[in-house]
Amino acid sequence: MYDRLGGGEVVRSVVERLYVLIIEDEQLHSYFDNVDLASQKRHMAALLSQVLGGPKEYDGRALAVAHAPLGITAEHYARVGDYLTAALLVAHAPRDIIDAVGDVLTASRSQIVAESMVGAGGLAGQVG
Ligand code: HEM
Repeated sequence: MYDRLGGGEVVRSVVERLYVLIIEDEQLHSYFDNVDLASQKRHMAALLSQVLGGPKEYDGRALAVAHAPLGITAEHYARVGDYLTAALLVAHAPRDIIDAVGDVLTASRSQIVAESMVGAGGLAGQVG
């Protein structure tokens, strides 16, 4: 899938577009106020490459560790997922690749959405 999408260059352009969409979204941008976006984009590109069968270079934290303190809601998670799909569509990703990324997103949901981490109430009510 990685090569069919266009390799590292296209993966990086997808990630660039994803973060433009996220930072321009008034519901999402404040999550990233104190985040080093360059390193964030590098990590996301490395993770996406890996998911697509490209080089395995992701050296960031486990998704649950990175996201647990953030109290991410199901709605905000869905918005980010939609933006990733949109960024893939703009890059002319074929449907099977979009579906495969969607499956990975679904599988990682419980590591990212706060209320799904520790049951009802979740970390969202306990942190921040
Ligand atoms: C949809 C699936 C998602 C994936 C695959 C993903 C992936 C990642 C990755 C790879 C990192 C870097 C971890 C590191 O630097 O060690 C990260 C960090 C981060 N993510 Fe996500 N993320 C997702 C959803 C979200 C959502 C929905 C939000 C907020 C609405 C979010 C906000 C953040 C923030 C603020 C950080 C930086 C945390 C920090 O540096 O302390 N992420 N994410």
